[in-house]
Amino acid sequence: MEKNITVIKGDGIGPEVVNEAIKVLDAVAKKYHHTFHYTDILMGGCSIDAYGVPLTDEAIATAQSGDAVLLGSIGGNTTTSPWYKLPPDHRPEAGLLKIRKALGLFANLRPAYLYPELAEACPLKESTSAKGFDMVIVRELTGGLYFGEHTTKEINGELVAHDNLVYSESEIRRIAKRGFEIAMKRRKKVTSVDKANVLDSSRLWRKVVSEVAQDYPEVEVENMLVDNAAMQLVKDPAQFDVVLTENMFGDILSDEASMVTGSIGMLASASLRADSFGMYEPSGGSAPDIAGKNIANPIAQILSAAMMLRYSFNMDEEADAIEAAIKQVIAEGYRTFDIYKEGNHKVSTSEMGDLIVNRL
Ligand SMILES: NC(=O)C1=CN([C@@H]2O[C@H](COP(=O)(O)OP(=O)(O)OC[C@H]3O[C@@H](n4cnc5c(N)ncnc54)[C@H](O)[C@@H]3O)[C@@H](O)[C@H]2O)C=CC1
Ligand SMILES: CC(C)CC(=O)C(=O)O
Ligand SMILES: [Mg+2]
Repeated sequence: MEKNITVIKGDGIGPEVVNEAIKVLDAVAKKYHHTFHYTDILMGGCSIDAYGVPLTDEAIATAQSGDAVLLGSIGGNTTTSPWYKLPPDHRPEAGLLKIRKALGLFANLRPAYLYPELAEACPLKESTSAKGFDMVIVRELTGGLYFGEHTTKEINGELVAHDNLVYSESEIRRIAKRGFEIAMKRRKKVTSVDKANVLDSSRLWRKVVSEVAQDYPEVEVENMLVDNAAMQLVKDPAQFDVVLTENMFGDILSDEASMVTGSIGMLASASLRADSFGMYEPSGGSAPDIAGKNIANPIAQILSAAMMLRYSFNMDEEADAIEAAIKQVIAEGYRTFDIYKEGNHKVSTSEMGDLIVNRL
């Protein structure tokens, strides 16, 4: 098969980990006789530096014309980088939000599972990590607080900031359906996370989710308030199968879920719409604290590339091969610094990529 992949390396560790994912994709293409064409576009801080904006219309058009997007991460140190002196809509993150909206990527899937070999890297107590866990966070990605109106105005002599949280029934319905469909292929349990004891948007969320649930009688549904969900994730992650939630709650809970897998460097993600097009990116950020050192964990990026093969290109065998190679490398004891424990072989970003390629 021949596929056009738009590549956004982004900022910080983005280029380092994306290069490893491309190395793996090239090896897959060779082994399975595919041709992947890569077209680079800029987004985030690097686009600000080159064009003065975090994402150009040309870059969006390029992404729209390809079969899928492989994204690293964008952004810099939000305290010290000059990018954060710009108006909010000119900062790196505005580019990311813009491309998600422009491409209509409303469903963000973030699978979090514990490799048995990484139980030691899991910060939970042994009796909890020994049970293992395997969940997928299904996060609404193009609505909610991140896409509402944001203003800061002076009122009565002081600054007052305002962020608007809006959800429509149709936005909730389409992500809920996606969550239930995913649950049907897994352990048939949906935990819908909201803050319905306080927020109107959450009360609407709960109402629509319960309506959608009627069409999936085999799926067990539970509603959980987000504060409790944050606690349950570290108390007993094995209880979760599909965690269905809105944009900001999903953003926060997925970082929390990533840490119980051992590291944010392990958590892949797929941002999808109704057709096969998708954007594939690690769940973490650009990690400016470790950028340029060739030490970042590339596994989340490589697993994201595997998700691209599975969801956008229908290449299940190839995706399985990448996931199996990663499992093997972990089983053999190779670790980047973030998941390293005494007795493992510590490897760099590029060494980890090579090890995975060699086991394909
Ligand atoms: N999708 C994206 O492009 C995202 C971008 N960001 C941006 O990233 C920048 C940094 O944000 P932070 O809050 O520091 O979050 P971050 O996720 O970049 O880093 C948090 C911590 O995790 C570590 N980490 C992240 N990825 C890693 C990897 N692959 N291997 C090993 N360690 C890893 C970092 O070194 C850091 O200590 C900000 O500008 C933020 O806006 C944040 C989240 C997502
Ligand atoms: C700009 C942020 C919403 C990115 C982020 O933290 C994420 O998608 O996980
Ligand atoms: Mg996040």
